[in-house]
Amino acid sequence: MVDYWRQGSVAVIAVNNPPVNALSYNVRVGLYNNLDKAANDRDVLAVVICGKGRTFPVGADIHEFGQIPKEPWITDVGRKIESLGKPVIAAIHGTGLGGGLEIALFCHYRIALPNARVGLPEVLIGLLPAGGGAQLLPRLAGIQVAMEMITTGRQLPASEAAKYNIIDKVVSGDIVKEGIEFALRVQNKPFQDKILRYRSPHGKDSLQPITEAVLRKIKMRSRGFYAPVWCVRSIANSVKLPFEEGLAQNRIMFQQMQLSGQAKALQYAFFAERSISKWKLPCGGNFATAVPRKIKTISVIGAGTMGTGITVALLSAGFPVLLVEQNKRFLMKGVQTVQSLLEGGVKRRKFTAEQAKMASSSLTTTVDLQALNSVDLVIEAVFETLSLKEDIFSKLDKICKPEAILCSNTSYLNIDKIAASTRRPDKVVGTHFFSPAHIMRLMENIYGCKTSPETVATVMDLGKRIGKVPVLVGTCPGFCANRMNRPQSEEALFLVEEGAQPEQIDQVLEDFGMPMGPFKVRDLAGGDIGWRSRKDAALHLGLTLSYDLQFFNGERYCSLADKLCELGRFGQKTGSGWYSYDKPGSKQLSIDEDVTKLIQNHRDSLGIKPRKITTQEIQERFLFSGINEGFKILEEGIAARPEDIDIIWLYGFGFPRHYGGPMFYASQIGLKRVYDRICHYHELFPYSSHWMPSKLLQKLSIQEVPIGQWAELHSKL
Ligand SMILES: CCC/C=C/C(=O)SCCNC(=O)CCNC(=O)[C@H](O)C(C)(C)COP(=O)([O-])OP(=O)([O-])OC[C@H]1O[C@@H](n2cnc3c(N)ncnc32)[C@H](O)[C@@H]1OP(=O)([O-])[O-]
Repeated sequence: MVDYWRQGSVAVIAVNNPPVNALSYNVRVGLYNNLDKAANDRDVLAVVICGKGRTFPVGADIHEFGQIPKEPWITDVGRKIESLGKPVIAAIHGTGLGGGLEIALFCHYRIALPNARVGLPEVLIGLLPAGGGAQLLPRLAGIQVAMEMITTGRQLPASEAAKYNIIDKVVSGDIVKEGIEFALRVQNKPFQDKILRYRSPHGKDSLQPITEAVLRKIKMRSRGFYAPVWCVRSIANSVKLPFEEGLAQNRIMFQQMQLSGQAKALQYAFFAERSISKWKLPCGGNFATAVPRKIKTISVIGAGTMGTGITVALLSAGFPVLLVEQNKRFLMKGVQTVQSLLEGGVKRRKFTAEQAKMASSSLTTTVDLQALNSVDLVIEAVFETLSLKEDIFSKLDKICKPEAILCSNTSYLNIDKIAASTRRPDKVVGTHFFSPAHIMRLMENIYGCKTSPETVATVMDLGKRIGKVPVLVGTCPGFCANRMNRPQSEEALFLVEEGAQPEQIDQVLEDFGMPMGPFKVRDLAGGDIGWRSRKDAALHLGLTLSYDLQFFNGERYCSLADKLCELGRFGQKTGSGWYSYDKPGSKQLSIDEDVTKLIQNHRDSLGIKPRKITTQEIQERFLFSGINEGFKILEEGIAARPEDIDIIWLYGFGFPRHYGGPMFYASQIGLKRVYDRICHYHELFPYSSHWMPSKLLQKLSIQEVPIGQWAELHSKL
């Protein structure tokens, strides 16, 4: 796991633990013993530490967390380096992260390739840099830089790291060769002043104002995530305590954090995010055997909000796009939107003006579907009307080349029905983007019963290539994301009907960690879209929406959202919705007395006496109604694993990452408790079928098994 060789007077110690050279127990032993070997070899005058393969060590082995840590620890390897009596050079390529960077900081010198990156990302997995990072970095780069790097986990490119003295020299070429050359130059020079523990932290007199400013920033963005605060404390220890005592204190804090639910959730999310690319279809096809088709040209049908966002996502990843609309006026409007989104990307420094120009020049347009006869893949993003989509897909089937893949950006409709309108159901797939599609990273890909593994592999690969997080699910109304969100939106309305205020519900859920409460989300998305589909659904059933309606199609119904829409209050875009806004399009909101009155009148008209609704009830009814649906999604095999559901929620709805996602959150609360509360609400609200408890949840509530085994259990149901 650790290779050792000598080249003249230089010993090279190369960590060889693919794929990312994590510092597992055997690696630490290897490093420690090989440092001893170099120390005892009189002919060795300098040592280079590097990584084999794609990277320098990226940190501790996260799989080992939770076990009792065996010595030598990273700090023991560090002490060995410091006391070696010979200069030690860290030669960094790829990413030098966490414990990897900590070992480099114990070294006397650090060199790196220009495309290398360094960072202390422990905070992102709920921890602090206890392997010396929080003590050493302030002594090298100063308190201010250490605070920024350690509390955000940001990775610095080599050039920026060199600006802060973290890297002594940026070199090009072969990193080991460069390391040896560097070692030969410093081997006979004094290096005691390079041992960071003997330095005092830069900017230590400004510790208090820096700390206060950082804590203010953390408070604004952390929403209940406490690892950044502990990171601040660990850096303060570098000023307040002698070096070894600071190390010991930070290690104690690290051990406490490791046991916390937040660290477990973040580490779960880390691996969950990596597991989603390992998809499997019920028919047997999977990520390992299916080969994606090569996609060079893509067409997007529909130049509305979704179509233009998807176009920008594709263009900015370097794909040429042929944008299609039904008439020139809509097309022109769409092109203007694409241009302004690209300009917005330049302003937000997502890409340079030059890149935006390149992207813009890769856009072509047409109002003629026939022009799609040579594209490799089509993404349809028109209105959510099944008949319209069926019509477009049957035309596409005739026009497009036989091997072209046809995708629908539907957020709700049955993929099998859309596929049935073509003679190539194996090449039809859902690619559900989230709004704004050029920013939101989730891409919910939906397979139908005939979608081929090759088609799935192609859209999963496309998602990655355009920087999205693609998650595969099966087809059902609303798929995974919207199906789980629906009961939550309904519960939010029912809670208002029963006595809560919209701003109270928003506040409770924002305090929980959601980026926005459900009523702010409704105002942002625009109430008219849901209103239209509710009216369509009613029409379809031969019913009409009426305002004293308390049941619709056998289910409890709340007409408050319809009443707002009837008044033209569609949300931000009309300047009023559940809140009122400074002006149409503004985000500046205030509570509106008219809405308060409307709610009161609504309750009066139905004879509902408002009651006090607690924070606990709001949290439970919002979160547990979605979680129950999540278990049904698992039970039906729509999602293969809880990890898929959780990643959808982390990236599609901004569910707080330090809870891991709704399914992991449920596992931490305890499934028995979640099940019991769902049964309680089912008893209270028998006319809301979303409270009917999931069978899988019931089973798991009796024999609690770890989340990693839920999928296995559901297959035996
Ligand atoms: C007192 C102790 C103090 C020290 C604390 C620490 O150091 S805390 C640690 C601080 N360090 C971090 O938090 C670094 C976390 N890692 C990363 O940020 C990224 O993985 C990356 C930038 C290193 C590579 O990105 P990329 O897109 O090129 O590749 P990828 O992301 O797909 O990963 C490839 C494979 O490697 C796996 N794997 C990765 N890291 C670890 C690990 N540490 N451990 C184990 N495994 C790890 C990953 O699961 C995947 O496995 P799979 O699915 O193929 O079986």
